[in-house]
Amino acid sequence: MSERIRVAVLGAAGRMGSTVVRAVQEAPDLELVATLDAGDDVGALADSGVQVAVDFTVPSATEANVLALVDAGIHAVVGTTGWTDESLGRVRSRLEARPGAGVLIAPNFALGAVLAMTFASRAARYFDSVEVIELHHPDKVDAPSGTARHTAAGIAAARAAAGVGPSPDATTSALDGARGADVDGVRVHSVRLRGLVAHEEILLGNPGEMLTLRHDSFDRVSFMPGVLLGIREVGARPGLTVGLEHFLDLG
Ligand SMILES: NC(=O)C1=CN([C@@H]2O[C@H](COP(=O)(O)OP(=O)(O)OC[C@H]3O[C@@H](n4cnc5c(N)ncnc54)[C@H](O)[C@@H]3O)[C@@H](O)[C@H]2O)C=CC1
Ligand SMILES: O=C(O)C1=N[C@H](C(=O)O)C[C@H](O)C1
Repeated sequence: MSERIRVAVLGAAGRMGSTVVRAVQEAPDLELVATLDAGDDVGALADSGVQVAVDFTVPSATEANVLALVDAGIHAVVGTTGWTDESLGRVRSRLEARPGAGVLIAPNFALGAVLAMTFASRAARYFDSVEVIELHHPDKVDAPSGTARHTAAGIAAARAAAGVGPSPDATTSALDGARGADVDGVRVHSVRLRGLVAHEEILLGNPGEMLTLRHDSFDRVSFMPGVLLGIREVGARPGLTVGLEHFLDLG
């Protein structure tokens, strides 16, 4: 067998990080060499021989982690949400000094969620109306979810490219928040409910019909095949990639 990929996990004590630790330990081609959580120094990984680091931390920490990993010449697979065009731009700039380094930032590693987002952007041009509902556990700190933002951005881009206008909406009077958040012109509604893990519905409406695309993650193991794919592939894809769909052959 060829040499195992040496992996570090950041946020290893968290819900996702601890699940990633188990998945890496169980993968015969991967070797878990470091686990970090809040207070640990990412820069210390520079001389550890770590080849790929996985980040499932918090939106306020992930950019600094990724910049430190790039500086250390370590490829990064990032699931943490909260990225903006500006923070992504800073990662791109930092990568210019490290042309061989790969960074994958994916708002959702569940294959079904990636497919739902892809189908939604393909369908969006054929419907008058589209809205997104995301539903999560109440311990989540950010809203809307990174997945819903990515979904809405993809839908908006597809509709703009096809010359489709905004969804019709006659609302002239509403309580704050009643119509959800506006993400690139697409309404996104966030539910937080004990018992849930991670769920999303994309509603597409036309006169007399509705198409509903729904994805449910019932368990965090649903994200692991995508995370493992990212770990195995990121070293061969230098630069910044946003979205796991770019690592899949979706035609
Ligand atoms: N892309 C995807 O498929 C998924 C993404 N997520 C995202 O992953 C992130 C983490 O989610 P959870 O695991 O549920 O959160 P969590 O709160 O259970 O875990 C976060 C962990 O990061 C640690 N941490 C905080 N600051 C840190 C730092 N500077 N360095 C290292 N560790 C630090 C915390 O102590 C905690 O153990 C969130 O942004 C969430 O939205 C969650 C599920 C799937
Ligand atoms: O916090 C979570 O749990 C999740 N976060 C990601 C997001 O914000 O989209 C991915 C998934 O929805 C679970």
